[in-house]
Amino acid sequence: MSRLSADVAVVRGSFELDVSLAVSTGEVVGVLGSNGAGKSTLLGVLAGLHLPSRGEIVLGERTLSSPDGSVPAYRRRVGLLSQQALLFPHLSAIDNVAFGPRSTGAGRRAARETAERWLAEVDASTLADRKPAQLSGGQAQRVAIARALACDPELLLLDEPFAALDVDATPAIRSLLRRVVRATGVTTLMVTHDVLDAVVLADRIVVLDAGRVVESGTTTEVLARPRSAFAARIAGLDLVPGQSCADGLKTDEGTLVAGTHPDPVDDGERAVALFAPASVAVFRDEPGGSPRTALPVRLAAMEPHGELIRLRAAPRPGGPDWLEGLAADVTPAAVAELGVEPGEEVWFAVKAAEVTVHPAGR
Ligand SMILES: Nc1ncnc2c1ncn2[C@@H]1O[C@H](COP(=O)(O)OP(=O)(O)OP(=O)(O)O)[C@@H](O)[C@H]1O
Repeated sequence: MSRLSADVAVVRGSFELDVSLAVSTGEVVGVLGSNGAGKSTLLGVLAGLHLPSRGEIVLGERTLSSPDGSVPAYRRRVGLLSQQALLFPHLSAIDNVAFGPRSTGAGRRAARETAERWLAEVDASTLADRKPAQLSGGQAQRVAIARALACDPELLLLDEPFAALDVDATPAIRSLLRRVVRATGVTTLMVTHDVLDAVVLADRIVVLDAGRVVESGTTTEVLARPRSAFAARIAGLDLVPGQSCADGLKTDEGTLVAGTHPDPVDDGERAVALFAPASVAVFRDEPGGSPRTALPVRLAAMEPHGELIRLRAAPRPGGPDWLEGLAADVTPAAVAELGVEPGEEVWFAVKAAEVTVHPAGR
């Protein structure tokens, strides 16, 4: 497994990608950005599918690309997993997985053993003899994950790996990918449109806009204090970091945020609780009643948000940092009735049924 360092430009027609990026050994970095920002171009230049017009790509001890020349794609030891599984249609699942090890010199038997091991790793042993046409989208993506990892890549590139799956298949494949990426410790770059993928899989996110890196930081940092318009838009969710527990999530200082667990997550595992600002109710005094979480905050700002008004929270003196920037979207009538002003102390409350708890990057 290797550290990646890239400082490259790529020209595609009138578009130019110009980025400098370092990914530590074993780190998982999510790449986000709007359509046409250059995300796929970035993966393409790392994989060796596009030639840079400038710069250098270094993976571990090896220079993959420099002004002196480029290592061809098939010799980079870079695994690429796309939206579509792109399996060879005429080969069985196991032969698809064995293809990579075979082409890098493994004997037939060793390649088959490697493929069997990887199919077991992705819970697809029973699919070994099926042809791609006999696999569902989720099954094909499991086999594609096994195929990408069976080559023992030093860098794994994921290009919207869940985009083509139906919503029911996504959580299982997402947690499978999280498990195998963590288990192998492979350095990984993942392009996604979905902030939840970044929350679950990435240690850090990088936001691209018009071919440039405009933000970088842990998912929590970028969402709590978005600096680019894109990050602000994806940060349309409230996020509380902590540890998963039976009833939801417990923050580091012991606040329980009651919620449900749509993705499998163990008690005590790092996690985040997510909820929509529109599901937050605002009170002057501590609310009681139904199973909900009430957070004491100071009202930091009020801004129009479509038909609603977005109230932004800040911690009260001595309160935890994660309260900074939490949003509540309420009707103008509710704001008038509350009669609150920025600077005043209020309570943000959210019902357990509105909160989902997901495993989080390290
Ligand atoms: N073959 C090509 N020739 C010329 N320009 C291209 C080509 N492919 C892509 N581009 C341009 O490069 C830019 C970046 O495209 P890219 O696919 O990397 O963006 P992206 O962030 O992955 O977008 P999306 O989220 O829509 O997949 C776009 O402006 C696009 O028009």
